[in-house]
Amino acid sequence: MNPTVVLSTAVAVAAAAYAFKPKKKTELEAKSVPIPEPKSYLPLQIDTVVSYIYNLLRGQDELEMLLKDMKVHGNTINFKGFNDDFIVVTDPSSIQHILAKNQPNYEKGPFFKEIFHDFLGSGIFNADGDTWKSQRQIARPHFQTSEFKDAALINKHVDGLLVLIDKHIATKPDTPLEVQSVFCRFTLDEASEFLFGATVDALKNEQTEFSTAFNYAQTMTAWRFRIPFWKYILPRRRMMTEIKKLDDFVYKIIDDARARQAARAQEKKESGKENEEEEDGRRDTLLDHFLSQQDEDGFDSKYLRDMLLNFLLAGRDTTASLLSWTTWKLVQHPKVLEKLYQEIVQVIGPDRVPGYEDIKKLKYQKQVINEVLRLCPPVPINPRESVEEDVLPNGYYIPAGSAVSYCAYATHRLPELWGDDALEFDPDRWGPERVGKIRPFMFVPFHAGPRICLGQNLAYTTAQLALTRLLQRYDIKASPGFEPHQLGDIVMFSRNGVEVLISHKRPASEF
Ligand code: HEM
Repeated sequence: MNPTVVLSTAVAVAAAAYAFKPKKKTELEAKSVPIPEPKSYLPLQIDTVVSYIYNLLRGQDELEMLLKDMKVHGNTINFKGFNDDFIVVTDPSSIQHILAKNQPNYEKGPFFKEIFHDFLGSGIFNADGDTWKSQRQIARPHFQTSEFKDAALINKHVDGLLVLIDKHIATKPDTPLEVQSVFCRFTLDEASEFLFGATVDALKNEQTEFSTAFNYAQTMTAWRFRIPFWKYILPRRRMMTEIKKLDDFVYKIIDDARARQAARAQEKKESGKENEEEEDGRRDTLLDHFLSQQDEDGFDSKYLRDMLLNFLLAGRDTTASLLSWTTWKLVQHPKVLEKLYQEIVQVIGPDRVPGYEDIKKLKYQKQVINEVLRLCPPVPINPRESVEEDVLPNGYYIPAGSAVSYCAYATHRLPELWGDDALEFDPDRWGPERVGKIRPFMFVPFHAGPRICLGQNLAYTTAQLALTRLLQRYDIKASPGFEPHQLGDIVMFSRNGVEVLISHKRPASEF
């Protein structure tokens, strides 16, 4: 007999025997309820895995596929694949359990870390335990200082955004503008200056080497999540070439910051002011902050590289996604857009550049942003890995070593939490009369518990400043026939961007 046939038959029989071998239940498992699983007909759930990948390749949205499955199986599902557990939870008490009450049991874990390792190394986003804790402790004060309350840095990049849009109106007045890519360029410039003090200048140059490499690394990382055995299927050489470009850029910034710091220390020594506080009014970046916190061993450059790229990833696309979906929701809801514009005119005026204190007074704008974060959470689904076996508050059993994700996209749409109008865009649900009904862990766009987003306040400030100035200056309308197609990636973008018609409210000379 053909040896290939013999070998394949043997592998198939062994796989089937493994798949069907009864496993002894643990005591905890015996006492708890198994999580519902979509039915599979082949060993190792091969049919489920193949149909999932097939649907993805046909352009179906994973998040909407999940909502369909939830209608059949309920709000907690175990998508088995090759006998591994891929559990998705959506009820607030399970989310609270995973992110807060029993948080140490739900780590990023080896599965997540291996996927992200090439790109993010051991940075905060990709670390557990002490490695995570020390980075968070060092970074936290930087996000609590007045750094971003000084709106000048953000406003400087909003200026760049307005220049780009003005140019579009001047050169292609009746052509829709694809704003998602423009917002990505804006947030890349802003975040890079905030984090390392050097802007990538993405608003001025559509394709910088850095932004192209960053986009590639991020897209390929997202595919690693989807493709089983990605290590053997997805190309790694190009990935490493692009990552090398990121490294070259970031290592140069680190070297410059070290040199700057050494020069300042020398200057102080020479002037006899070694123990005096900095009084030169310059803005410290996150990188300066890390360099000033180091002990005598110092941080090596790889540690700092990982830290910077992690913060850039955490901050750039999330805020761009929020701004893009906000623009889309506003053009779909002209009455909300008009109400928001009137608030801006009353509180700030038709053309005054707002500061941090001004935008805190824009209550309706905050409601609009929260409603966008509810229906279009930039991080729609977020995976963890269980260390030990566990039982969720609803009685469902979690095996040790399972992938356990909470899905903000689904939780934010549950009618039992948000009412029969859960799918409707209605910023008034955040108004004083109704906001009391929103309970903790029902609204989790920024995560929750010990790993809650460090950049939440920076994100609101950036989005509010940008939105205020955009609406002061431009009329924005839906582009006829355009429909965005959402993409359930690491960050939820629209696969075909967000196109709108945009024109000046008044002649540009009047601004
Ligand atoms: C609308 C904008 C944003 C959203 C929706 C958002 C959402 C999130 C979410 C869901 C997480 C949890 C990720 C995980 O643990 O897997 C997170 C973590 C984090 N975010 Fe944000 N984020 C936003 C903006 C920012 C910005 C602007 C920064 C800073 C530049 C930032 C910095 C971080 C950091 C450092 C973490 C990791 C925290 C930790 O693990 O301890 N985020 N964010």
